[in-house]
Amino acid sequence: MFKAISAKTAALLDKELMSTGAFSIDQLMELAGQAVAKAIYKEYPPTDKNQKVLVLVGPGNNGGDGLVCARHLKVWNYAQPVIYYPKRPQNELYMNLTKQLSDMGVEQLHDLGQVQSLLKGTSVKVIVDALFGFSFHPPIRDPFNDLLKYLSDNNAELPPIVSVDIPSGWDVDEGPGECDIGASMLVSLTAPKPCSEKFMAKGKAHYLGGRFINDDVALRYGIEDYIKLYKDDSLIAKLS
Ligand SMILES: NC(=O)C1=CN([C@@H]2O[C@H](COP(=O)(O)OP(=O)(O)OC[C@H]3O[C@@H](n4cnc5c(N)ncnc54)[C@H](O)[C@@H]3O)[C@@H](O)[C@H]2O)[C@H](O)CC1
Ligand SMILES: [K+]
Repeated sequence: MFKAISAKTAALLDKELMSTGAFSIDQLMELAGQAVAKAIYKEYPPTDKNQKVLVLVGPGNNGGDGLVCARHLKVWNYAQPVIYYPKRPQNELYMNLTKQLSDMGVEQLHDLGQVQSLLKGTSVKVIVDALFGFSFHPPIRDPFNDLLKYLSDNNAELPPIVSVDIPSGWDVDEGPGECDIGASMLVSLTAPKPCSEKFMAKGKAHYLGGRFINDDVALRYGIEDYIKLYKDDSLIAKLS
């Protein structure tokens, strides 16, 4: 039987890790974002470091995972990350992650028109969807509705989309909603969310990442079988 943790349980687990678990958000985000970068490297091996990876960054921690992922891909010379980060909360962690990218010369786009122009060319190898994770609640609000609608309407012509934790626009527990960006790959963090069962039914690539919970926590949340899927020192496991 497919096992998942609901949006509510995922938020509880996150809270536990960062309170009684004594983790900081920076630590968890680093491992989560690095796992996403690893999964991209494995599923879409590098070909030309001058190609681009467009990272769409949302306003919460899912966006933070995207910023971390962009940094690792740049350090590994995988390709040239380009970020589109339309709503930037004044949060020290996100500001630091953005500064790290600026210092590496990572290009930033400022409006949807620039995103569309970039995607009209052939330079983008992969799009990373780090817009929303387990705290998304429909309906989609500005400034993300036009972006998600554009991705949904043009999916057939776009490079593969890799979604971080959930395909943005999908309800975390129910699946496809007003928009379906047609992601080609999903990286579930800690454990899959209920909507990923509908993603897997499409036969697309699905990875697990965010290898930071101990056996006791895994048992209590009923996700111990996922933890066993990581081989040796691997940071990701392929689920399908
Ligand atoms: N334990 C783990 O697995 C970890 C996962 N991480 C990642 O964190 C996200 C969850 O992060 P959170 O900050 O709670 O929320 P989101 O990023 O999903 O989004 C919140 C953000 O989005 C806005 N928002 C919500 N709904 C809408 C809407 N309909 N329209 C527009 N905007 C919306 C909301 O206002 C907030 O600003 C998880 O999925 C993982 O990716 C951590 O990095 C590490 C631990
Ligand atoms: K996402």
